[in-house]
Amino acid sequence: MNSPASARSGRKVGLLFGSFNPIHTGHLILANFMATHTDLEAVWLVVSPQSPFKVGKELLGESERLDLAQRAIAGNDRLRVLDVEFSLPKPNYTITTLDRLRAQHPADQFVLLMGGDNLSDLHRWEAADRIQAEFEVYVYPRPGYAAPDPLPPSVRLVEAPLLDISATFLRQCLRAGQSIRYLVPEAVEQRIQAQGYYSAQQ
Ligand SMILES: Nc1ncnc2c1ncn2[C@@H]1O[C@H](COP(=O)(O)OP(=O)(O)OP(=O)(O)O)[C@@H](O)[C@H]1O
Ligand SMILES: O=C(O)c1ccc[n+]([C@@H]2O[C@H](COP(=O)([O-])O)[C@@H](O)[C@H]2O)c1
Repeated sequence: MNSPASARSGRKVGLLFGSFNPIHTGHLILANFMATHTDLEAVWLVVSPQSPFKVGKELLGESERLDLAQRAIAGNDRLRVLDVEFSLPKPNYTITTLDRLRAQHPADQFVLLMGGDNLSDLHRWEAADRIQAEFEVYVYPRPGYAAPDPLPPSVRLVEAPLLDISATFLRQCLRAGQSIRYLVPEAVEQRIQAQGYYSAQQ
């Protein structure tokens, strides 16, 4: 039987799950804000090789997405990038990863970070009831998505500053040969340009 979150004594760590195809400044602002303006000690970015909701969608290779994410957070000791899902079955169901992380870090308390857009879809996730019963969720508003009222008991609303960009928009820019300067960290932009990732020629 899993002990409730409140019985764990270790660090309180936020988990930001994503395809990170590619990682961008929106992800980084959010992750850093959560790691520095809430009771979380750190935020771990979990790179998903294959989101169940993005099967068949255009995806850069998982190792390349992981590498870009690592370059993006370099030097920030509150953030970490995890490849824990690389060795788990695909598509990547978050509950499977949460069980694995809890087994690997039994003292730590994990909190899911998600945008209001993902929260409104959470009922469609594998074992959604168990996720909400066993984990706290910190939700931040996304444009166009209203928080449920009342909030479920395990959900806390965090008014994080947001940058209204998406990986979809970045991929469109790159395909069109348009600049992505400042929308991703410089090291990420340089790597993407050097490798020709997401370009029309690739
Ligand atoms: N600009 C942003 N600000 C804050 N959170 C974001 C932003 N963009 C995405 N997220 C959140 O980050 C997590 C991972 O997102 P994901 O990797 O799917 O990025 P995305 O930009 O939404 O990608 P895509 O456009 O390809 O769907 C999700 O919880 C998503 O809600
Ligand atoms: O567990 C699920 O059923 C589930 C369903 C949809 C999405 N997720 C996870 O949520 C994260 C963001 O998904 P997406 O599709 O917005 O990139 C990613 O890590 C997915 O693996 C998880």
